[in-house]
Amino acid sequence: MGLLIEGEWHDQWYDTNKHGGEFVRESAKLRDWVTADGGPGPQGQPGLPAVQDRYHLYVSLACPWAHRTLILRKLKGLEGLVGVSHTSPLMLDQGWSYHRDEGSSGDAVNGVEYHHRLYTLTDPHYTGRVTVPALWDKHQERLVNNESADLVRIFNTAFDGLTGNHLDFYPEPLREAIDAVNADVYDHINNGVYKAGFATDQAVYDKHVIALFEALDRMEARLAEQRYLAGEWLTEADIRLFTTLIRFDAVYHGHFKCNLRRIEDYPNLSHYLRELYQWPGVKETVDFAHIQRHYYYSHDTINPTRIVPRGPVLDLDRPHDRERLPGRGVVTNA
Ligand SMILES: N[C@@H](CCC(=O)N[C@@H](CS)C(=O)NCC(=O)O)C(=O)O
Repeated sequence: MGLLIEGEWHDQWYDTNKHGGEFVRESAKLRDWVTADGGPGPQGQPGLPAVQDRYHLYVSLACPWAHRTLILRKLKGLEGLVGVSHTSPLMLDQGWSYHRDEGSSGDAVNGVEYHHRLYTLTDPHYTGRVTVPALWDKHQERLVNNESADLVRIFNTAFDGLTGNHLDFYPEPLREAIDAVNADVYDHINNGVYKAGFATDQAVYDKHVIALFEALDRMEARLAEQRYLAGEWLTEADIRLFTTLIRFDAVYHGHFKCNLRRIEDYPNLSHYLRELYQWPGVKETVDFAHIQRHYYYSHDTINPTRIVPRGPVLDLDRPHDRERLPGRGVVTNA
């Protein structure tokens, strides 16, 4: 675990002392956009054209942020257009690696050994954290975006002309509702598990673990009334919550001490989790071996013995009851 400073790799853990025991996530820095015609992104970001086999996605199968992008890639039919390489689950003193003998696919495009090399190929003086997911442009030979929230939106629309897949996970009429629930889920759940798990101060941990379960309780109540987070349609808001829920009982409950309750203890969240897991294409993106090995082995400040637990035994294929609420699938823009 480390970061780049002026293009040099420094092996250091998150500095929670600077923030009174708090883990503070750094914002992603590479934010170019891909659009159908290469025009600018939705906030005027520099745009690059959506072209077959030009972009390559670098992920970890363990990472919840990368997982969002893998699900969109799958559900938007981009597997033949955007290649993917995955890291080893172990994130050690050189950060993420592409060592095949440790479970990586290897880097199919650049053949690098360590993920941080992709960042210094992009900018020899790069300063910042070296994260997955990240999208590589084979034409310009650089990373163009390393923010999963952006990549989800890019995959949602940019390649539609090439794939003919017009499923819309961020439909215009639902954007306000999606943005509002995303903000709550991001702060208190997606990032909330990390804020609790990486805290190095009891009061900081207490604060974040309580806020996390209050947010889960809010989602539980919402899902009692409606099938999906934004109503009757499945949207990116659901994908973004799913990647944290699927890791929860297996990792966050034990390793990050998010243990007031399990997802299994929530009637609505647990059935909702199973519906999404069983959604065609989704379970193929879930790799529990990578998930458990990554967290328990890589975070040796939290788990110094690096013992990876055998449980819990989860049966996510058993039936769910979500048909009791009206659901309309995913919006399609014809
Ligand atoms: N904002 C980023 C965060 C991605 C992120 O933090 N990924 C983790 C893996 S789950 C990572 O690569 N961490 C390495 C580090 O922070 O040094 C996104 O959503 O894309």
